[in-house]
Amino acid sequence: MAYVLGIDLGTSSLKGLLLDEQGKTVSSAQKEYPLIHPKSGYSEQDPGQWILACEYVLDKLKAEVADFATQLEGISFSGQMHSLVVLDEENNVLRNAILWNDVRTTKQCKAIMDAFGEELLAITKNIALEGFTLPKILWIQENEPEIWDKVRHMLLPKDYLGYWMTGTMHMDYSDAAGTLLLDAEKKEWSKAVLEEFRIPAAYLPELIGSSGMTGKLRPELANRFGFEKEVKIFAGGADNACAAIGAGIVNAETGMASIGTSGVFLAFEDSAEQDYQGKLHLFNHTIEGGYYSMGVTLAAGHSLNWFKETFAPDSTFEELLEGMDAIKPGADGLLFTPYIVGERTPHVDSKIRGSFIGMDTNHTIKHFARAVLEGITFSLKDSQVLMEKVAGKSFKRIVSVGGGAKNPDWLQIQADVFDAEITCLEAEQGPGLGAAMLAAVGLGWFPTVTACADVFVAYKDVVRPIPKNVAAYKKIYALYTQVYGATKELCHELAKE
Ligand SMILES: Nc1ncnc2c1ncn2[C@@H]1O[C@H](COP(=O)(O)OP(=O)(O)O)[C@@H](O)[C@H]1O
Ligand SMILES: O=C(CO)[C@@H](O)[C@H](O)COP(=O)(O)O
Repeated sequence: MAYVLGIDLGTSSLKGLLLDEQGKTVSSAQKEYPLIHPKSGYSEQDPGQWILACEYVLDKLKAEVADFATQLEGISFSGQMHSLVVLDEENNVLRNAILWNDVRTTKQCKAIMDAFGEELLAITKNIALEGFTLPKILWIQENEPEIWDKVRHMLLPKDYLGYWMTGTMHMDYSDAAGTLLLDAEKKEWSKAVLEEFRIPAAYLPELIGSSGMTGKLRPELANRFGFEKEVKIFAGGADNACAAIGAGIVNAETGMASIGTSGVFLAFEDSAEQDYQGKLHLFNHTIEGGYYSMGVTLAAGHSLNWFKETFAPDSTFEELLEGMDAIKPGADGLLFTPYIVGERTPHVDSKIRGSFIGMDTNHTIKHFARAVLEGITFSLKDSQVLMEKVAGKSFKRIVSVGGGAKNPDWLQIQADVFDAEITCLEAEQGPGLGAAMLAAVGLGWFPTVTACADVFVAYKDVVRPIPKNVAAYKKIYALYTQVYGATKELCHELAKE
């Protein structure tokens, strides 16, 4: 039986998901790596760590699956979006990658919008936000001119891994869309944007479809891992686009809630015509001609991680979240906003910070944990509401993916807050599954991503909304939406201290 490998280069770890031709999981492996925060609001990673993690995952799969080295035919990627990797003329990494959740570029975003805002929105379908790649490029131009002078190539994380595997540099349209350098409808690097911001087109890689082949595994690596057949490498896609195909979101009827380090509420779009005026992101999909819209909570799983590491460092997630169902919706009057690293949707604000509102002497750590789960979910609800209001969408069913889908009580909270049926994937890893699907399509196992989804995507457990909880959350969500306005000035003042 032939295999495909989907590699998800996430923010907290690199995960490999090995599937057979029927889309059945053969094995999986994972390796964590650290985030580097040199200053408040800065978030970086060493690209060398991604390579080490990938080597670890390949070694582990080889050790665990007897015919891995003889049966693997193709590899593709799902990658954290927007994060900038810069290389010199010898293709060496010049500095740590500046990540999607780094918010140092508020000044550059303002300058971009003042000079070029409307045209940028018309060309790229998005406005300048701190997380996107273009402001990071401008930040390097302004603050590290000695680095900028040496830059000759710019890649996104999964494309750097692809370069390591093949020796060729490519970027697929779904990830290119998150750079703010792509003309979304023409599917080419925008000359107007590049000229406006003095970015040489030669620094950018060749654009390619997500299931396009970028090369073969380099002979040194094939020998190192003992692969006997030629292993073909396919471009892959942005992690949220991959999660969407892995979740079977290949048409407009179903939404996706992804809770990884970030949180994403996502919907399929047939065209780039839906005008969200930059309030939501609109990106090219991994499916030929398709698009998707989404809103992003910067610290979704990251908020829960922070809470666990700070207040219950010796507990596992399972221990911390045990007994959540014993606490009523609303955590007995405790509200949490997950703005601990600033926010993106619906409040573009790098200086806002999180809060717990309504602390009471009777609250225990379990109330706080429930409030964190609820606050993260409310924040994703904000994007759902935008899609419903602006585009008239209505979601009866939502596929929940990412680490947040592991906890049954959180799935019930999602069903009740979104007021929709929640379902999860058999495969657990949405982005890795999507990446493996792109390799399967690239290898010609299926004619289209949709045909592959019919075979590879399987769901488990439907969680239905409970009417009395839905009613309770309607009231609490209305209060939640007021916390941003009520705490904004305070947070901005505190940020000056
Ligand atoms: N058992 C669990 N229950 C609830 N949440 C979990 C659990 N395990 C992990 N998580 C959450 O999932 C997040 C990681 O999700 P993942 O999809 O792996 O992220 P990424 O792709 O960003 O690396 C963690 O930050 C954590 O908050
Ligand atoms: O910035 C975005 C999307 O615009 C993030 O969703 C990143 O793509 C990182 O994803 P995770 O590692 O949290 O899955």
